[in-house]
Amino acid sequence: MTSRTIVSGIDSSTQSCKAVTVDAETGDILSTASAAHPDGTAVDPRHWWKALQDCTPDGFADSAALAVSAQQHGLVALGADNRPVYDALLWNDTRSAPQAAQLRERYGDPWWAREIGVVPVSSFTLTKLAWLAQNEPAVAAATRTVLLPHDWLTWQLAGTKEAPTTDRSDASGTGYFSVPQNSYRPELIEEAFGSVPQLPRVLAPNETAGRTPAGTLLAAGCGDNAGAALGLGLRPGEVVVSIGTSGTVFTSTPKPVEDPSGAVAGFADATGQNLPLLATINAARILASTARLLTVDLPELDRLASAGPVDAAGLTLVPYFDGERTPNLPDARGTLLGMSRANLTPENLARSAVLGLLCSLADALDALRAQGIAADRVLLIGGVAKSGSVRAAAADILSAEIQVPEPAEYVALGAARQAAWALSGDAEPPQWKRRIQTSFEPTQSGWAADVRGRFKDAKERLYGV
Ligand SMILES: Nc1ncnc2c1ncn2[C@@H]1O[C@H](COP(=O)(O)OP(=O)(O)O)[C@@H](O)[C@H]1O
Ligand SMILES: O=C(CO)[C@@H](O)[C@H](O)COP(=O)(O)O
Repeated sequence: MTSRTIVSGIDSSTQSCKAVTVDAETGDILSTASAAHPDGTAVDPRHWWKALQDCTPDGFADSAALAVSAQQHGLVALGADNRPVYDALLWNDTRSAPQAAQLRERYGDPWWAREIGVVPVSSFTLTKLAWLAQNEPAVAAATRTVLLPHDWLTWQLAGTKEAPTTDRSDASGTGYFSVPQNSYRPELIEEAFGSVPQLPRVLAPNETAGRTPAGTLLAAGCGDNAGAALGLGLRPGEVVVSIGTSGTVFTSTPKPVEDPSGAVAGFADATGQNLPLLATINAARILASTARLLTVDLPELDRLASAGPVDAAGLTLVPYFDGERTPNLPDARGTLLGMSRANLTPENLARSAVLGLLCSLADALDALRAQGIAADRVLLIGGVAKSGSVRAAAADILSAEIQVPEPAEYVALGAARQAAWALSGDAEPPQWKRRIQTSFEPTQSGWAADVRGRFKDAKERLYGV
């Protein structure tokens, strides 16, 4: 029997690190492991490195190649000794909202959308650099290198001997990389941070980033949503709704998307194309927080959410618990409306959390549709895609056919696919089969329109959006 080639993929996301080993020829997942990350919106990157090592104890001994995909935007600031000088401010940290507003005011949203591809919000790395310079000047002065989470982990895996690298998909989420021009814009860093630290070289999609000390080839790596697109083999025009720590709605387009409203981020993908994307700060944790309030576990929350009226009897949750990015309301908090003695039941509360989550994502999907993306069919992934109540309600609330791929760590699988691509030296990544587990069609009943109408009215009344 000819020995198969094994590749590894890492997803270092907000809440945990996931690692998969994969058959490089077929894309079959051979093993999956995970290790938790600390909670918080500012985290010492060394926790990510420990979690990665904890879920790969064999040190990739059997893998011919590996790649790291990770949460986007996080600011990893390194000193002259190449050690972190500050906890990494993550994508869901909103303290740099004032700096984002200053940067938008400085150039105007249409300029950002046209020249850079994204309009600054607190998630993006550039706004975090501006916050650091204004609020921690000594730390800013000690900063010599700025990396993203996937860059820093790839560099640790390479033994930090060679210069650090990144890829176009993750660079596109910084706010200082121009997607239309495919290059850094260092003058924006100079203006926001006061100096231009070392930045990682941007590798081509199938370029290698080096080798581990044991000789395993390292691919470029990518941002986590680009990793998911690679893992799914996303085709142009197909739309993904990913419900994990963040909620994301994205598609693949040949040309960059320019949205001066700032709602759609004109990111790049990990294949040389583009990945227009909207992200919400509040997603899986809406359900986890509601489960905690009801003192039940997630399976019981799922059961409760399916046991009562489909419309939660009018109970409406606007779930902006941690501030929100889509819409850009960094200081918002959650609000529950429509409570009565009759409808305030565990079933309706659980249902209102599911509906609030989906309505928030439906608003994002409508903003993507406004860019000319049809989005009649949606691929539903992420940890919450395992929820039966979310799956059953999604088709009506999102007004789309829902296809649920077989549950897998698609971000890590995408990283493994990139590793196999770099290993092959081919022009295109290997063709791995996508397996759909189930699908759901909209029921054409009117309940979802009423629920979305109540959600829109609540947002308008509470936040004027
Ligand atoms: N059956 C379920 N119902 C609701 N939420 C779930 C379920 N299974 C997992 N989750 C949630 O999915 C989240 C993890 O999803 P994942 O996509 O791995 O997140 P990340 O964005 O960190 O990669 C966890 O926060 C967990 O609460
Ligand atoms: O900010 C974004 C995308 O712009 C988020 O998607 C982060 O990349 C976090 O990803 P997860 O931890 O939810 O996978």
